[in-house]
Amino acid sequence: MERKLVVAAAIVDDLSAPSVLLGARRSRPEHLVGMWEFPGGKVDPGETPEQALHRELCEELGVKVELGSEFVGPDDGGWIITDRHVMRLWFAQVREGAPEPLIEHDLVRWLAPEDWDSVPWLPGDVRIVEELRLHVGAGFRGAGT
Ligand SMILES: Nc1nc2c([nH]c(=O)n2[C@H]2C[C@H](O)[C@@H](COP(=O)(O)OP(=O)(O)OP(=O)(O)O)O2)c(=O)[nH]1
Repeated sequence: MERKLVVAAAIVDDLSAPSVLLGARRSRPEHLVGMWEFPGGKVDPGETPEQALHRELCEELGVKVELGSEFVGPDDGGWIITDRHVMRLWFAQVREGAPEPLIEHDLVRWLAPEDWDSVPWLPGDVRIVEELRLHVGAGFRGAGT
């Protein structure tokens, strides 16, 4: 079975010198409640992945973002996150608005690398967070384009 494409953002404070990452805590559906993730969602028919990501971030957090580079994964460039979904992830920086939990989340928080282990990530995101950690130097490297 073909996995559905999910697009999501590793939103950082500054694409050229990232120091914190925006985590978002799910408030629905029930089996995801309380787990942390990268905000985003499924690509609708007729949308490019980037269009879908801008739409989702606007709907979910009320922000406009600038996309940085893609954080390319090992599964054909994406990250298999569940039996039914594969995710592509982009770095992003907020350009308009302040992120707020509007529809899918009940909490968003800027997380420094030392905080990343203190929140329960969705199971599929755990290895992505670990890979992101390898990119942490003075900031994360490679977020900008
Ligand atoms: N957005 C997002 N979804 C993730 C992540 N990790 C992970 O396993 N998932 C899973 C949760 C869901 O089963 C699926 C994405 O579905 P979603 O509910 O966010 O997508 P959506 O907003 O378009 O959903 P829908 O209500 O329109 O069906 O991928 C992640 O970091 N971000």
